[in-house]
Amino acid sequence: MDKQEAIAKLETLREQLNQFNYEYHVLDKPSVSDQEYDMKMRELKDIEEQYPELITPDSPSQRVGGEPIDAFQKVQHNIPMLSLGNAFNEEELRDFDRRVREGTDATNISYVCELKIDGLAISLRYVEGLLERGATRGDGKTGEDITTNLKTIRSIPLKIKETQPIEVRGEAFMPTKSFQALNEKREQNGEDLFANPRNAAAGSLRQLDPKIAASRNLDIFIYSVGEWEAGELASHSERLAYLKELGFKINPETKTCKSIDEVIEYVQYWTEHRPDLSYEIDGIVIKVDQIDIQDELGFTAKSPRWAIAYKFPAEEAVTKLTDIELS
Ligand SMILES: NC(=O)c1cnc(OC2CCCC2)nc1N
Repeated sequence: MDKQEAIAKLETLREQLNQFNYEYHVLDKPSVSDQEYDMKMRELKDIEEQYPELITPDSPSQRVGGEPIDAFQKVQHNIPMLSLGNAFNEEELRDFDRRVREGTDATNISYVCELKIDGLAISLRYVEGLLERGATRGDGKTGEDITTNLKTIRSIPLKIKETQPIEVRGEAFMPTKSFQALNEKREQNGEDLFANPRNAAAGSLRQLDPKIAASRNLDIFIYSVGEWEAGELASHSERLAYLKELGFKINPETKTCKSIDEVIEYVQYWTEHRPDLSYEIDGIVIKVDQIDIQDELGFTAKSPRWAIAYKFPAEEAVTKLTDIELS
């Protein structure tokens, strides 16, 4: 194959493979068999081997990087990644709603409810549509550049159609079944076990060798926008819809509620149905939907006034207590 043919063929293969990857890992609706995917990937890698100068950063062959790095670089978050205030019961949720209403003259206030994924907060920055940097939250202002490891998460697009610089944020996590399988294998190998999926995900993303991270079956749900010059969408729910359109994985249980009563119904539902999920959550995040009201409410020193995390009772503590009582 001559170089011109290789350029055209690679472009087609990249688009096809990235689409197949999106269908499988984001939509959970593959349109081709694993064999067909593997065949096309082999075809792409063979051409890239013949013409390495034709390899692009968004090529699916670039997901699992080359050699391990020797350390993670520190990165600054231009917009701090904030923590959330907590509510532990219905009354504290109603107090939150009251504080929101006292903080604005607006009367039409809706809330977006999101499952609080129990993983680690991540920032992804795209420049001219290409994934340029992935970082941990760190202390909210300074995180670590773990781009090579985050590229191994198949539900993270390597290229998006938004050409303006945009930073998105989400929670990287390890599905429960992957966590159980990983600990089973570690037990067989006489290695220390991870205490929970959050630690397993954090430990996997702290590996200097991207091949290890790639083997850990990590996933991510995107839940907000950080830096985005072009961002003028008026509500959080519209922003999530746009992120979904860009190809990001948005949690399907996310729901816009018209009142705090509806929020409480959502909280009660997921308190009961939490065990049905294929990943761990430690609560529900509730955010004012209207961006102008978010801006009016602003932030405390470390948290937004327009969001709160309802936390489930810590079950492991309860389990231990029960064990003691029963023994
Ligand atoms: N763990 C989660 O699932 C989660 C964490 N954080 C946020 O929101 C940030 C951005 C605005 C305030 C905190 N949303 C979430 N769903």
